[in-house]
Amino acid sequence: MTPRLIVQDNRQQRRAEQLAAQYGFTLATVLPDDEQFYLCLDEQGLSLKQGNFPRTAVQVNFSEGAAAHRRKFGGGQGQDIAKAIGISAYKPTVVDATAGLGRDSFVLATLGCRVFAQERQPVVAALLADGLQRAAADPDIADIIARISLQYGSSHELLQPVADPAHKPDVVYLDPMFEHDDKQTAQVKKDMQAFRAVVGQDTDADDLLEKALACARCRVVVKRARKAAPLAGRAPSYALTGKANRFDVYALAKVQAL
Ligand SMILES: C[S@@+](CC[C@H](N)C(=O)[O-])C[C@H]1O[C@@H](n2cnc3c(N)ncnc32)[C@H](O)[C@@H]1O
Repeated sequence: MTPRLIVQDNRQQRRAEQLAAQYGFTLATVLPDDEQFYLCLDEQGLSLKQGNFPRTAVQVNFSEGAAAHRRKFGGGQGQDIAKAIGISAYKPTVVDATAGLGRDSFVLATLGCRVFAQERQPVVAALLADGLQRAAADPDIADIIARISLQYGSSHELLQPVADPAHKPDVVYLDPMFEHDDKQTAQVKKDMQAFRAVVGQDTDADDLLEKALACARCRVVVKRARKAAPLAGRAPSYALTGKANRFDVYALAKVQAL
């Protein structure tokens, strides 16, 4: 189910039409009271809202909140994700093949990586594109955002094996939606519930591992829930386990310049 896009302000009409054409949204000016999820475009940007919870909104914002806090206090190259990707003085190029709302892409770009962020879900891709566009106008982070390129489409198609190592990304990073039980769902904040309801589960994620391994030059990194089985049942070279997550590293070559 793709939520409809509501435009309450005529000045946003043109941009809304562009989004509708690019991502296949249906435009609406009024929604029935029982509409469960909808997209809203206003002067603050694009957000996903949940009908029953008017104050609940999912929006990509790299300038404030959690993203800004992590940029300033996140621990730099000491973070598990940085170690898993292999960031050092050499900043690897990364294909983030399950970009979502771009939080991990932003962390990696903050640490100096060039990131190609791939997202197939139209609502998520549109939210991310909108967040990147607004962030590019923020002088504090414009240089970070310039390192992120969004590719709208499925990484099943976008990840193509390349023979020439000079044209391979150093790292392919995967963070598919994993199964969530009821207990976990009750704890997830309302805004993330909206995200999960729209995206669902990535039941085809196992197939991505083989494609990622055929594409990367140095390593593939998979983010998993702490106790989840490895993707495709394939044991990694090693894992970095944190409080909530685990990074499974499939090493192919040392992460360094060619
Ligand atoms: C758990 S979220 C990723 C969160 C992300 N790492 C972040 O930091 O915001 C998984 C995302 O991957 C996307 N996805 C899953 N399989 C994909 C594929 N084959 N191609 C592109 N996107 C995919 C889903 O639509 C979803 O938005």
